[in-house]
Amino acid sequence: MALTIESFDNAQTLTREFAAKLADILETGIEARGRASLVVSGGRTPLALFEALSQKDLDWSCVDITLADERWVDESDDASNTQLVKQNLLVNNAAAARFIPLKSAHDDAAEGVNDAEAGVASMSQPFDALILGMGEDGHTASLFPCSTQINDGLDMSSGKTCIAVTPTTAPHQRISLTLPAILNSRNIFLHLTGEKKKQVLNDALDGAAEVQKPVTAVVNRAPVTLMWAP
Ligand SMILES: O=C(O)C(O)[C@@H](O)[C@H](O)[C@H](O)COP(=O)(O)O
Repeated sequence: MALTIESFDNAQTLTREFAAKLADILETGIEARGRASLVVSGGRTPLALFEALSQKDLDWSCVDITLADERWVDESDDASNTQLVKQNLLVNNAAAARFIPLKSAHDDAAEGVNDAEAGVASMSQPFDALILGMGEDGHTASLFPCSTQINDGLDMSSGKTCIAVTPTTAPHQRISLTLPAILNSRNIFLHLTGEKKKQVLNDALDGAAEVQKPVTAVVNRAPVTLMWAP
């Protein structure tokens, strides 16, 4: 396990330093390969980071952005991660970035998996940076321990980049990047705030089964940087 921990005194400092680090990574990717790719998570934690990152002065027209997971709701629904990204990240300078949604017009997430995979395949990979959140049940992206699809999501030989997930402890059908797709990243960040989440992570890393605490499946297999503040 290679977990690098970057702790900050407060959320404001974390936001500032994290946004600067991501901007550097994206610039490096653009310089090296012409385009850069960024995968972000939904939830409440990244809101301030999105706002700070959106103001960074870089060639956003060369940046592709997608989500680590999406709830299968219309973009007009407040639960939509696409809405969250469009309102908070794809603004200011970052409005020039290309957004690749995981959600499509299909009724069910399962029917949308092929379209989501095609979108992801259009991005430069390995992803330059991928940011994960974590729930207090140890889920990351939408790899929920409660779901019947968890083994498929963690299957390193599935050949799939996206999976439909129906959590029983959270609302909405989801679509999630799979574990192999998540790991196909140059820089993986876990973005957490608060003592509670740090404790959940520490407990999970203390030998929990990966299907019970899916965040550990990522940390067990790749270098991950934890960006944390109280
Ligand atoms: O629900 C989503 O869309 C996610 O991407 C999910 O994995 C999220 O990152 C965690 O549930 C943490 O959510 P909070 O930041 O709201 O605590």
